[in-house]
Amino acid sequence: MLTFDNVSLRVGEFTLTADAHVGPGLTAVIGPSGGGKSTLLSAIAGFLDPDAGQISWDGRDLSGRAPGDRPVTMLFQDNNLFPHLTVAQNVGLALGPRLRMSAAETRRIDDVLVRVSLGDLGHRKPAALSGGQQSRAALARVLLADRPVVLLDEAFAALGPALRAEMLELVQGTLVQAGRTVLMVTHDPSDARAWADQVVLVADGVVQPPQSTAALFADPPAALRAYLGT
Ligand SMILES: Nc1ncnc2c1ncn2[C@@H]1O[C@H](COP(=O)(O)OP(=O)(O)OP(=O)(O)O)[C@@H](O)[C@H]1O
Repeated sequence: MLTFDNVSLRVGEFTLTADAHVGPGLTAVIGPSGGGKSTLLSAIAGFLDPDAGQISWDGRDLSGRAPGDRPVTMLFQDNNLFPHLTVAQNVGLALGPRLRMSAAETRRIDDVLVRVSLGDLGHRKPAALSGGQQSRAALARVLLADRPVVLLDEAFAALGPALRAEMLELVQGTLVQAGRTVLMVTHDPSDARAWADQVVLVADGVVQPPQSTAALFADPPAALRAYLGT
C-alpha cells in the first residue's frame, strides 16, 4: 500500500497536497494540465521530496531515499532506451549498470522479452524497432526490475489507439496480474474508463483519494466535469 500522509510539496510557486492510500491494481491519474500529475509521480519516484508529511510504502517512510533505492520503477513517454545498446542490453539494465550478464541473467532477460513478444529481437538496436516494439522493450525492463510500484507517465501517449490498447492489455496481463501497484498518468479519460480499477483525480494541486472508476464516471465531481468539459 502506497500512503500519502498529509503530504505537501512546493515546486516554485506551485504547491501539491496529498492525503490518500493507493492499493494494488491499475490506478489512472487524471486531471487538467498543470494540475500536478507529474509532480505527484516525481515525488513517489524520489525526484522531489515533500516539505511536510510522508510518503510511505507498506508502512515504511520513503523520505530521503534516493530514486534507485525505492520500491519504484518509472516508464516515461520516450521509453528511455539507449540507442547504442541492443534491446537485450537495454532490458538488462534493470539488473544493474553492467553489460556482461551471467547465464542465469541472460535467461531472465530472454524470458521477459518473450513475455512482451520480442523474443526474436533482443539483438537489435532500438532504432530498428517500431514504436510499439520500443514500448514493449521499455515495459520488459520494468518487468525485469521487479519493483512493486510502477509509474507510467503518459508512457503510451505517442502510440495510436490500437497499439495503446495492446500495451494496456499487456500491462494488465503482466504488472497488474502480478499484484503490482501501477499508477498511470493519462490524458485520455477513455483509457482510464477502459482499464483502470480506480482513478486519482489531480486538479489545482490537490490529489484526491482514489475512487472506483465506474462510480467516479457515473457521477463525476465538479473538478472531473470541468476536465471532461461536460
Ligand atoms: N521545476 C519547476 N519549477 C517551477 N514550477 C514547476 C516546475 N515543475 C512543474 N512546475 C509547475 O507545477 C505545476 C504542476 O505541473 P505538473 O507537470 O505536475 O502538472 P501536470 O498535471 O503533470 O500537467 P500536464 O498534464 O500538462 O503534464 C505547473 O503549474 C508547473 O508549471
